[in-house]
Amino acid sequence: MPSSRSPKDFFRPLAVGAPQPLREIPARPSRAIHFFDPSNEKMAAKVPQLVGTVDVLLGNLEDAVKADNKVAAREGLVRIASGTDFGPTQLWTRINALDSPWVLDDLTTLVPAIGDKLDVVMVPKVQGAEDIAYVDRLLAQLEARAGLDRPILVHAILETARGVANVEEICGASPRMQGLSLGPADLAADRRMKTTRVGGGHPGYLVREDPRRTSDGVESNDRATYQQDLWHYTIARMVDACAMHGISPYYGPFGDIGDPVACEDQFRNAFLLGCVGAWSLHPTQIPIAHRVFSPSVEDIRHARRVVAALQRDGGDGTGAVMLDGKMEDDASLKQCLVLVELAEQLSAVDPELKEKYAAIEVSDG
Ligand SMILES: CC(=O)SCCNC(=O)CCNC(=O)[C@H](O)C(C)(C)COP(=O)(O)OP(=O)(O)OC[C@H]1O[C@@H](n2cnc3c(N)ncnc32)[C@H](O)[C@@H]1OP(=O)(O)O
Ligand SMILES: CC(=O)C(=O)O
Ligand SMILES: [Mg+2]
Repeated sequence: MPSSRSPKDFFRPLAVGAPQPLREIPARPSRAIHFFDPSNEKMAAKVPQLVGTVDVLLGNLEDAVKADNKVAAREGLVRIASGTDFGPTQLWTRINALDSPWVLDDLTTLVPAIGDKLDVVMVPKVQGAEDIAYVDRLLAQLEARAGLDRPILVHAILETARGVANVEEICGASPRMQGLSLGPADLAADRRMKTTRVGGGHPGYLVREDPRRTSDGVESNDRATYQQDLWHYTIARMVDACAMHGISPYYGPFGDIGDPVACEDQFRNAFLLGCVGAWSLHPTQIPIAHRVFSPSVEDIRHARRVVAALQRDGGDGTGAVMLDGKMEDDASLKQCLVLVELAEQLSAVDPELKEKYAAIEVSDG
């Protein structure tokens, strides 16, 4: 609960006539947040055919859209959203930064025009709870004026040192908070990190094996090195802050479109640490994110076996059992339920996965 609002006011609408804030953020699958530039005609033309193939389509208005194209991007998004039936696919937008000359027009144009279709507004370069409070109040006023009946949710990008320092208060700043994404490019610049890539690792960030001495006492130069994950600390902080506030963490962009293997590895690290999805900048990254952020058939089989073992013969999930030589108990049951519940959510939107998960046979023992 943020300190700036008393608990009794936290779930009150911030404008007369605005929709009631949600008490719980719905866990809708969002394995890939696919970015498109609505001012780019070729990309925009691809949007209708992407509907149903990706969990989230995001009309980007901020960085990567030329300054001269900001108005065209905003108008393009209104046109695309108005003319497209998004079916099961969510529609998000990334607005311009709060100190930019474009953001006010972004919000005052988009909410009245397509607020009924927008699920989430992504806010870049969020520094603290005050940034979320500003967007929160403005959205409430615009929703009230537009007569919307459900609140538009807010997603913050973690891409400044101050934002990372304030990550817990950002997550708890509003009942609209849906999630956080890592912004590795701006964050690296703001921290004065010496990297030049958009996400991913760096070959210089490594640990080296200790020197080994051969039997005649000579030191071997053959020492293995292991590249480390530059983003581990930030993602871990983000995951904890999100879990504490019941919202979702996401890995952000992986800029090396031509390296799908490293992209998949980076996404998988984030998945294993607790993230629910990542950004896709190019159509080739959508299947990578969908694959990584969907638990494998093997993991679901194992998870269901653990659940079955602990609930066998009317068991209530407490106590300990042995399965394949390993101890399973109340805590491992909870871990397995995370995967089982995720499989159920994904089955509701992905018929192929539904079939795969449904075909899993769980053997006894
Ligand atoms: C740090 C950050 O803020 S990250 C977030 C901001 N960045 C972005 O949003 C970048 C989004 N992506 C892009 O701009 C582009 O994908 C680029 C610039 C990276 C590469 O674009 P291109 O050089 O055109 O890629 P490529 O030639 O492989 O594209 C193949 C086709 O896919 C289309 N395409 C490329 N990216 C996308 C996309 N994100 N969505 C839809 N279609 C796309 C191209 O228009 C092209 O269409 P065509 O076959 O009709 O000619
Ligand atoms: C994601 C983003 O905006 C960044 O890395 O800067
Ligand atoms: Mg950025």
